[in-house]
Amino acid sequence: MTEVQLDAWGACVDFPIFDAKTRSLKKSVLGKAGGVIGANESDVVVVEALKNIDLHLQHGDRIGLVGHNGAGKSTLLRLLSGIYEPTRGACRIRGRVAPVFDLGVGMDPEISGYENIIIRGMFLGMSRREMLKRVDEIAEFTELGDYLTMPLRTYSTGMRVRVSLGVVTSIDPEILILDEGIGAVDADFMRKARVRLQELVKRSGILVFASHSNEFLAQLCDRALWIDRGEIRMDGDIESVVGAYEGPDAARHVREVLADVAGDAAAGA
Ligand SMILES: Nc1ncnc2c1ncn2[C@@H]1O[C@H](COP(=O)(O)OP(=O)(O)OP(=O)(O)O)[C@@H](O)[C@H]1O
Repeated sequence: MTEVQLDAWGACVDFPIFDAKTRSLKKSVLGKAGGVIGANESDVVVVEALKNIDLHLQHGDRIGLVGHNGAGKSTLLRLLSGIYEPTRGACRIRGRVAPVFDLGVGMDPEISGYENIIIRGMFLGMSRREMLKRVDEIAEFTELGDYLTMPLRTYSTGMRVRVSLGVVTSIDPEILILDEGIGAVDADFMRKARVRLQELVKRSGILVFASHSNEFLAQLCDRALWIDRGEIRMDGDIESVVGAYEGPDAARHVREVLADVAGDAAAGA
């Protein structure tokens, strides 16, 4: 079995902004949201989206990321997926990454739902043969019936999300990188999808998940990182991190969700 590991050593990600207006930036105040704005050695304005990230994840780790808008969560997910190279420091990815940022990516409006299922699965690292084995089960999950023979452009947004979620939750990823935004489907379907998401997470080697939903975080992760202005401000169990970031009410909510999850697991055992 291949070793599944994600490592970052002092990793930084800067975005140079060549058309920024430096004079107005000098006058700007440091807001609550967004990364730190600075300048590099060539005096070009840069957003320091990530600073000195040290992170070492191995098989079985399920990490949630919390933090304000612009704190650096999505940038960290992209760094850990190999989409961004660190500007300084280093990052090493061992294992097959399935990055799920945008459920619509990798879908073609001109081909059928069935064909999209195969292609989207291949985009996430599965082989055509593996996807052919799964296609009937995914089709059943979507409840879209004969619509799956129609071109995707004839689908509503929620219908597309059903196809994407069906595929995403059918794969066997070694490293699953999940951004939130898995909304847009009706409540009944989301309940069904949640069970599949939990099963997906169970068979993934490593999960890194960014979300503003504490409920989702508590259901899928057992550890959290608070990202603040591009740095890891806190690393610990979900309840402590959410408590420090959002206060005691949010921590209590996490505790209730964790108790529900434990109850469900005991009932299913
Ligand atoms: N392509 C880019 N070019 C320039 N700046 C960027 C780019 N992507 C992100 N940033 C900046 O990097 C910082 C971190 O952004 P990021 O998207 O990682 O935040 P986030 O924590 O995911 O936020 P949110 O919760 O709002 O999704 C922000 O200040 C943002 O403006």
